[in-house]
Amino acid sequence: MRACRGQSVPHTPVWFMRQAGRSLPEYRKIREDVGMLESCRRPELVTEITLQPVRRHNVDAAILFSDIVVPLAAAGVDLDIVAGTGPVVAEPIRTAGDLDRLRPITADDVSFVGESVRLLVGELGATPLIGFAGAPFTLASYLIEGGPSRTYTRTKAMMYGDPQLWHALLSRLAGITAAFLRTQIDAGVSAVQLFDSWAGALSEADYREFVLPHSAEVLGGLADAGVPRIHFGVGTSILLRAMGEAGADVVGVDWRTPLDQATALIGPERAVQGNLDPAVLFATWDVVEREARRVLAQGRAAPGHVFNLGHGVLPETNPDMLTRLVELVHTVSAR
Ligand SMILES: O=C(O)CCc1c2[nH]c(c1CC(=O)O)Cc1[nH]c(c(CC(=O)O)c1CCC(=O)O)Cc1[nH]c(c(CC(=O)O)c1CCC(=O)O)Cc1[nH]c(c(CCC(=O)O)c1CC(=O)O)C2
Repeated sequence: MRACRGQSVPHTPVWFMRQAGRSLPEYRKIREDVGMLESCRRPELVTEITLQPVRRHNVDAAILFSDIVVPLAAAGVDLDIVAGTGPVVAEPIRTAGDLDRLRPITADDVSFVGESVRLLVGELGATPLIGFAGAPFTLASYLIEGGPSRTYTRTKAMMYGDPQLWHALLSRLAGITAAFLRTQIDAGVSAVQLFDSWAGALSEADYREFVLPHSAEVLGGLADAGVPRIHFGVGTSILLRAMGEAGADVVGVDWRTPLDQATALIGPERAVQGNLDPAVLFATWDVVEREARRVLAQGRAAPGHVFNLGHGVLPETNPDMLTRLVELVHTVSAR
């Protein structure tokens, strides 16, 4: 967590988005007979799954095994996570009348998450636990499209065509997201990450008008909580300056923008996280080592650097490559 605040560290800390999950045989075994959303609601299972990559890779942080759509289900949305597809929403939100299907959530609605965090904090000892939530735009895109999208045509049709409904929807999502993160913070996570995975679908002007105020509402509302806030998106090269204004302590960068260029856009008050291309882990080790050393060298331009991939671990990744990568980052960055 010191790196998140730009404080000196013995080595660059490293963890991986999606470190728990399909790349691990032990995950696939434990998930054989339980659905994804169900697994997120069982604290014993969440604890075991979250610990698997920490034991195997010796990463410097754990990330809570959950999903960005968990708070939407708690808010009353009829959705499922379909393997090979992703989140699928039975009745997409398209009109003002549909908004009523999205209720505010209380800590009780997601009490299983608080229980998971408390169990994990007990098991993890000195290893910090990172909590997370999806950002309003990314959640809105699933709710409006009804599932994953490449074009976001229905999302943008509402954004341009009915700004009043758009801002009402994102404001409600900001409230749900803030409550979900607050539950995790109150239960003891050491940091939180806000995932705006699909913000890269927007121009900077549209991001600033339609998205930034709502992400800033979430991040600003947690300023008093005393834990570092990480804000991440994909395809965000032209959005980094604006994302840096949303109120996070750290900005997660995808693999397309070198970290020395990214920090120039994000500004000297914030640390950076990332940003090895997850696909590099499918190349030979000499390529992984070369690219990891480049990321570490470029990360030194920022006031603080947390090593990560530029997006989540890909399901077919060889887990041994991740274990070797952690060791390399620790060795190369040792001060
Ligand atoms: O089939 C399974 O076993 C469940 C797959 C799985 C899901 N959430 C999961 C896991 C564990 C894992 O990644 O292996 C578990 C999951 N989802 C997420 C996280 C946080 C993180 O990325 O570290 C985590 C926890 C990872 C960890 O604890 O290490 C967050 C998440 N879910 C989602 C998104 C947005 C997005 O990626 O579309 C995002 C934002 C992160 C990102 O951009 O990668 C939505 C989502 N949830 C899910 C999927 C995969 C559906 C499929 O292709 O089968 C998808 C869509 C997708 O990844 O394309 C389900």
